[in-house]
Amino acid sequence: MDIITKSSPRVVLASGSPRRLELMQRLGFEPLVYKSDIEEIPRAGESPEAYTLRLAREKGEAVADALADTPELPGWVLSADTIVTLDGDVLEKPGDEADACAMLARLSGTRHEVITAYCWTWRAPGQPVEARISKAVAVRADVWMRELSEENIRRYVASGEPMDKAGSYGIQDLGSTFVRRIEGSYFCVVGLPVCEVVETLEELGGLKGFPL
Ligand SMILES: Cc1cn([C@H]2C[C@H](O)[C@@H](COP(=O)(O)OP(=O)(O)OP(=O)(O)O)O2)c(=O)[nH]c1=O
Repeated sequence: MDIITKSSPRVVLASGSPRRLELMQRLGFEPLVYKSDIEEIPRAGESPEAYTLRLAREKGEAVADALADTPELPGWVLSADTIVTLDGDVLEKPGDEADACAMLARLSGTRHEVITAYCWTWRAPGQPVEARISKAVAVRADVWMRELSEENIRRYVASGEPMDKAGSYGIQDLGSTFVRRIEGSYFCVVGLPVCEVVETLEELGGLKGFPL
């Protein structure tokens, strides 16, 4: 059932992340969800921030292009990408449990950085791809993680929680017991910095008609 009426503005969420959907729903948006299948591979010499910005943009543009000229658009497409960085290395979602254990052992007792880039994309029906509008923004937060024992890591990985999360932890659930302090946006760490996301939509003139 399509719960969005023809007269209401639409947001398409180009993300398979249940956290991002829940955050948008909590704000009163009722996004249509389409997951992109963009490959997440850093390019040689690409900074962590440039990498997240590129992925956020590519995810949104892929979905906007796929939906162009379908009844799902026009509408603003929101996409995002979250990474953890430590000593210049990018930590993404773990490949398997051993990878998750290794990431958590590395993050134990550190101050590290989380970067979430998001992108708003607009593609009007019948318009060529060059007429597409997109704006990508990166938001950063520092996270201080307490020292983790091997037992902490083993039990946490056995819970399954780390497996779909950048850096192998989720600050919003069991992983909260590992985080002593953060500086910056909490929602950047969770994967969608809602203050900036809504601010950008407002700047783009796309907020009219939404509940905010
Ligand atoms: C650090 C951290 C990450 N995460 C999540 C947010 C993202 O969903 C995920 C990082 O992976 P992403 O590649 O950013 O997103 P995704 O694969 O979940 O979804 P999509 O690419 O379709 O948009 O890690 C948390 O939920 N909590 C945390 O504390």
